[in-house]
Amino acid sequence: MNKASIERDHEILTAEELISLRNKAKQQGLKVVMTNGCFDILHSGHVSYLKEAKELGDILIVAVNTDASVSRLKGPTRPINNTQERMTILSALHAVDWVVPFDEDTPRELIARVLPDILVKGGDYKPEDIAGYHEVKANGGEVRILCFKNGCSTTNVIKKIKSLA
Ligand SMILES: Nc1ncnc2c1ncn2[C@@H]1O[C@H](COP(=O)(O)OP(=O)(O)OP(=O)(O)O)[C@@H](O)[C@H]1O
Ligand SMILES: O=P(O)(O)O[C@@H]1O[C@H]([C@H](O)CO)[C@@H](O)[C@H](O)[C@@H]1O
Repeated sequence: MNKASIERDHEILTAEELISLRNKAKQQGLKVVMTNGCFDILHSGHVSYLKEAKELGDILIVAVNTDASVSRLKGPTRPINNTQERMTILSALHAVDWVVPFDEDTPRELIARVLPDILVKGGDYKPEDIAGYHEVKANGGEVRILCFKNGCSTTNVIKKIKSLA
């Protein structure tokens, strides 16, 4: 196992670049873990679950909802941080290797192209409800739910700031 032989880590990639690197990782026998989300205002619940995710394999991919996708999912006042800002912050984390945006309501199609060895989400989800669950399982991959840090959410951060106003 030699992750260093895949040169581009801690990178923001297009879907096409990601697929190409994912294939190289497969040829090198590296275990690829993938997750996704809005990650609007990053908090310690995000950081601890991303760290746990990375420990499951060699490479961690984070697919990030674009601004239009976040607004459809979470409402017109969101996101607070735009796509580029959210991806920049995530890509700087030690645990995160490759970051990719997606514009759809769910990352199902992207996950079906990447076919990670392990697909993960935080403890606010049930495995069967996770987009890409069926595709990853059908390919022989695993779907895992990781620890949830109670009380940590972007919504709570926004509420706290509003209460100060
Ligand atoms: N407190 C937490 N502990 C562990 N994982 C979390 C926590 N909060 C969110 N996650 C995970 O982080 C990813 C991104 O979640 P998301 O951006 O929706 O966070 P959030 O804080 O719940 O946001 P919002 O309050 O806007 O709904 C998801 O995979 C989710 O399971
Ligand atoms: O940030 P969130 O709300 O955890 O992220 C969403 O996750 C959905 C998930 O994969 C459940 O199926 C996904 O469909 C949605 O696009 C967000 O990424």
